[in-house]
Amino acid sequence: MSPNLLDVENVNKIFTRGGLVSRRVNHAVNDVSFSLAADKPEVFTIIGESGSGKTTLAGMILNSVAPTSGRIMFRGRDLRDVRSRRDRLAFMSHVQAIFQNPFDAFNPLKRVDRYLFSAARRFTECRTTEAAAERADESLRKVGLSLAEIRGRYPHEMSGGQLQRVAIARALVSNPSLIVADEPVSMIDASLRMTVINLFKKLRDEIGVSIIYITHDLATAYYISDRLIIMQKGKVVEGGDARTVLAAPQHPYSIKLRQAVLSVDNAWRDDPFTDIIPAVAT
Ligand SMILES: Nc1ncnc2c1ncn2[C@@H]1O[C@H](COP(=O)(O)OP(=O)(O)OP(=O)(O)O)[C@@H](O)[C@H]1O
Repeated sequence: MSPNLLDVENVNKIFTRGGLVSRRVNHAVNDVSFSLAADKPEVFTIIGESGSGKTTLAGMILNSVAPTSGRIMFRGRDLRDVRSRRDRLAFMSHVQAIFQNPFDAFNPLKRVDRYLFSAARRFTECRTTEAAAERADESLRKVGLSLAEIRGRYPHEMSGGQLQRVAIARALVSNPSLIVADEPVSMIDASLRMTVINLFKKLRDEIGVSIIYITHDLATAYYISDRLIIMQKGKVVEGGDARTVLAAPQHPYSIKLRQAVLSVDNAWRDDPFTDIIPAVAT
């Protein structure tokens, strides 16, 4: 049997601060487990309030934070074994990250097309400027842009939504099988949010990339997710198929989250999504 795309197995992260006398222990991620299948691209959402451990968990999946215990396997390989520069580069080409604020991800003095060219040189066989440009254009077209549109432009000459799409295009240059997107729309104008959210669905359906979508926003979470886990104080309090969880939330925190969505639209008919979608789009 071929391995899963990702296995997160009983993962813990404990941060300790202070000395012997004033030692403070923070169990940021507490025994979290889930898997993503290799043959079924999906949007898997990690949702929870601020401080619930989402970003720490993302860091462990991206292999930039070491778990205190438990293990994370990517295509059957323990991330602890991904150490050499070559292995790390190969891992990064398969697993890409999108962060919250696109303006932080780009140097204001550097043209945005440069980022795509360097990703093409770093992660692909493209060695000439022409080949890198072709690859950049190909990726930009997947997010509804083109190289001609962005060539020579600096970050401040673009909207947050456009820039986040460029960040996604850059992530796509290496043909990744997994994208970890940490609050990718929270800094974007509400009117442009849905463009980026819908883009994730399109990438899942058309190029077969799985997305781990990290958010505290229930409305976009339920709109976009196939499956989700709800985190509170480092623990998964509920998880499963997104519609099932929303239809019959069990944990008090999940019920609170559902009420938050309902209060936006104050309606609950046959399909919860018919109510959520307009709320998200505004
Ligand atoms: N490097 C660190 N050192 C010490 N404590 C940390 C570190 N990183 C995170 N924490 C703590 O771990 C807990 C979880 O933080 P984390 O950033 O993972 O939560 P989050 O759900 O992503 O929150 P937010 O939505 O605000 O980003 C918090 O209590 C945080 O203060």
